Amino acid sequence: MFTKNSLDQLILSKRTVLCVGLDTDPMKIPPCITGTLQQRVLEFNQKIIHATAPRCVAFKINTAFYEAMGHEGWYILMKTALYIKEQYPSAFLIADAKRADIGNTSEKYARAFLEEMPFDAITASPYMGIDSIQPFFKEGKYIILLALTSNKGAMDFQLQPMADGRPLYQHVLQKFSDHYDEDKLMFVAGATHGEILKVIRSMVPEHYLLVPGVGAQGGDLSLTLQAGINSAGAGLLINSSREILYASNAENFWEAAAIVSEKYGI
Ligand SMILES: O=C(O)c1cc(=O)[nH]c(=O)n1[C@@H]1O[C@H](COP(=O)(O)O)[C@@H](O)[C@H]1O
Repeated sequence: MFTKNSLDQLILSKRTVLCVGLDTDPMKIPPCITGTLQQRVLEFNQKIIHATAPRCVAFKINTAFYEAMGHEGWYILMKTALYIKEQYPSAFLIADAKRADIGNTSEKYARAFLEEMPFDAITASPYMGIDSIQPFFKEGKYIILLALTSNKGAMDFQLQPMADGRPLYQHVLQKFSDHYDEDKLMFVAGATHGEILKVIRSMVPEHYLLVPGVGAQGGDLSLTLQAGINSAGAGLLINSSREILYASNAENFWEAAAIVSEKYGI
């Protein structure tokens, strides 16, 4: 079970804010790994996890990559999550599923990822409102809400001003942080919006920020660290997926992954 304080302690003791994104694409697994789909993906994931675990505080499994593998994908997802929990129980484990629906449906999503599967947190979209998020608040679990995403489409709605002149993402930050404290809720804030991260940090000084968009998407790491670290010297999980997973195609690919992971030390 994680709280803001225990996450702060984890980051300060490991001296890193890295969240390794396990967005595993079978087409990109190095050719030295052979076997069935299950064998290849599991071996690849285990080698990446083993190499990066000493250099990160969290793993984020993007469920889309596993759902795209068909029925075997759910088995591989579960096996990967269990492997992390068994081998590295101190790591914070995120299901990047981006869910949320009417209450009874959200309840099923919450059960799937936070009870049937051993995730500590799930990503969710705020669009359907507070009641769609409520079922995810299980004892000791985090919900990570999309506030300002890293993609260009953040301009389409999230950055658009509302009637009071403030952009939509600020309403999301305010409404949800008023309802849920920093031991239950985090926000996603992309690293691709430069100085806006400072505005987000000032609006939610206590809540954790999950920041994707560095590495393959080109966000500025030093600006992200400067803007996102909280008063305790933590408060931030910076996700990197492709940059780490596919750092090398060689037989010792996991060594290259470990080297890239070092960038996220604090
Ligand atoms: O919720 C997320 O994790 C997320 C939100 C966002 O705004 N942007 C974003 O890239 N992500 C996820 O973060 C990961 C980024 O992957 P890389 O660009 O390969 O580091 C992917 O799993 C994305 O789905």
